[in-house]
Amino acid sequence: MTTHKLLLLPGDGIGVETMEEVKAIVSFMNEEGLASFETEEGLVGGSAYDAHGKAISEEHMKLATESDAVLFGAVGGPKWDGVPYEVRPEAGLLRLRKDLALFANLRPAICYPALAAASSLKHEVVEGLDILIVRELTGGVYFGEPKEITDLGNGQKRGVDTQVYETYEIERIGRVAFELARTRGNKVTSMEKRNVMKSGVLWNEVMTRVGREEYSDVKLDHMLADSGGMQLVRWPKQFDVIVTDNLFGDLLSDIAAMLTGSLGMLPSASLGAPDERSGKRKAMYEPVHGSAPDIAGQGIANPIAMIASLAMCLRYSFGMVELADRLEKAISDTLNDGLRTKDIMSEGAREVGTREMGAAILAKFRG
Ligand SMILES: NC(=O)c1ccc[n+]([C@@H]2O[C@H](COP(=O)([O-])OP(=O)(O)OC[C@H]3O[C@@H](n4cnc5c(N)ncnc54)[C@H](O)[C@@H]3O)[C@@H](O)[C@H]2O)c1
Ligand SMILES: CC(C)[C@H](C(=O)O)[C@@H](O)C(=O)O
Ligand SMILES: [Mg+2]
Repeated sequence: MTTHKLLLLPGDGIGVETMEEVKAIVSFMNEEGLASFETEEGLVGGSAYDAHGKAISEEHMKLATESDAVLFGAVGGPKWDGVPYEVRPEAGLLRLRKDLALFANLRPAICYPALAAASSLKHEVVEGLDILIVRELTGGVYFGEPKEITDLGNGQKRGVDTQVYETYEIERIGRVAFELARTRGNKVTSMEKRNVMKSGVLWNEVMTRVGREEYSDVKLDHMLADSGGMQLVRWPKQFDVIVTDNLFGDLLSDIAAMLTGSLGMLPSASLGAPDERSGKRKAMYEPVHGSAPDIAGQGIANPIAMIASLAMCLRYSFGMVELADRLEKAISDTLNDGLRTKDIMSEGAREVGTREMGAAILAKFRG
């Protein structure tokens, strides 16, 4: 059996609490001989800043580069509000994404049947919901230059962020979206703001060409990202795969999370391009949510997004499809049993904490 190197970066706040549940599942897979993982743990975010004044150390960047996959918890929190921008906790996450060239961020929004039944949204809106947001992750306004605050000398300052996309960046994220659509509902909706942004005009033009020339079997629609957000809330089932830029993808995925019940339900996979020789991709798996300072330390965070991110890791990095299916089914079965963390609690269900939810999922996974 091949041994895979996993780097665990719990980070801050509930990242630490939810990663504990993932560690238990990884240990179980090792002990049972279901898989062979060699794990190392590192610091990122505020905890790394506290330890050595940087949001991620060179040593941990090296470990991330050398590992087969990274599991990332969450970073940030008010404790680090005053730290310089360059070393703020979020800088560690952005550096990992950029330096590992993880340009494709897959954010599936799936409404589990047990949560659909109890949703405060109309049942027909969320029942059976299964959409995938493909977010470009290494370009756009997150990384474009210039990015600065300049003093204008008259008591005024100017804050500048720059949205930049080049053809190749749009082509490669487009291809990821089209390929994935072929395995699902065969439909891609591309979202930008070509009515305001030049990068949106280019995005639309390139997506249209890639669709026409390489994926004429896949249906392609275009939507302006603002009305796309509205449509996502109004009737999300019209979508199969949504492909969009870094910033719109960030916003749209938090919106989509609430269709599934909670931000605590949404996992993600951040993937690089396959290596030309080995075919292996660099990859990091991270819940969509943050460090949730408002509930950190209370043992009540929902670990499902983190555990489902491990399932994505098994599926996308290691081709362990059966184990990934089994873990996702364990999540679904646990919800069917009526267990709920506070964020997804509803009448008649049993409220549990992070540990109990993690343990229940592991018990189902054990079988
Ligand atoms: N990937 C990441 O590391 C990441 C992602 C988003 C935000 N952040 C950072 O996290 C910090 C807090 O940001 P925020 O409050 O805007 O967003 P957040 O995602 O941390 O929390 C938003 C809300 O959702 C709830 N929530 C989130 N995850 C949950 C879970 N697993 N279980 C139960 N409830 C959950 C929180 O309690 C909060 O009310 C900021 O510093 C931000 O930059 C980090
Ligand atoms: C923490 C932050 C840098 C990050 C982002 O904006 O990409 C987060 O919101 C996310 O959704 O992963
Ligand atoms: Mg976000």
